[in-house]
Amino acid sequence: KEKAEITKEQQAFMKVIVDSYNRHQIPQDVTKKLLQEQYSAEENFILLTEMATSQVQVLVEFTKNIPGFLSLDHEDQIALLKGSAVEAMFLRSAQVLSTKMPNGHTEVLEERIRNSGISEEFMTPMFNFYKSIGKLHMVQEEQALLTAVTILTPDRPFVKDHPAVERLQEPMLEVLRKLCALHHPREPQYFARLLGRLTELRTLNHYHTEMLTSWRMNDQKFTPLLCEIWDVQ
Ligand SMILES: Cc1cccc(C)c1Nc1c(-c2c(F)cccc2F)nc2cccc(C)n12
Repeated sequence: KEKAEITKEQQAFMKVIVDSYNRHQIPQDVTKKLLQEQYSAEENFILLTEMATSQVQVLVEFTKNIPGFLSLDHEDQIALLKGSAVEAMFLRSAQVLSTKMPNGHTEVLEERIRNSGISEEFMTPMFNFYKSIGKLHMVQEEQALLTAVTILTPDRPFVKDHPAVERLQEPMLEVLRKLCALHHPREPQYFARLLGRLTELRTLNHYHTEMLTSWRMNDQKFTPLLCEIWDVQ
């Protein structure tokens, strides 16, 4: 019985992460612009770049609030952020597209993404992922913890102290497992399906790198923060 119960300290631990996840939302002015600006591919790309930049800022703030993260080796902190940024952003935008946005916003955002100079070969896997996340109907605690688990993935490139990252990720996975049992009692495999999304996320890293390259080829401009997090010159 005690295996399934979420303990008091797990409740407190989870509250820190969920509050931080909910506190750090995409600024209103960015989402407001989504409805106002016109629909040219150029304008859409500029809006999406602004949105991506604020998503990275939100990601950095959320990551800093993950218990124990700031006590990791500083270079490992950077390696974890750079290694997980795309996956965390796909998760965040999947959640924004499948739940968060007031109605009408979602269709507008989807329309702008579809008409922003991204080639079909990246559009399909991206929207398949958004659909697969939508189908899970994650509660916000699961979204927050899944994002934290993604950031604390020990086997990112250039991470030196793997065990230190594992020690932070393990308690998150344990709480996430209990949450899934609690919120999806009739789906014993729900936790496994959730972790399966992390595998699908890894494939999106590759598509994202290709998207960056094709945008660069069309001389599309990024912001300094996006150049920094993805080592774009
Ligand atoms: C904000 C947004 C939302 C959904 C889809 C897309 C294409 C974007 N925009 C970008 C993303 C990106 C992301 F922010 C979240 C998910 C997947 C992503 F491809 N990455 C980058 C990198 C340089 C420029 C942009 C415009 N960009």
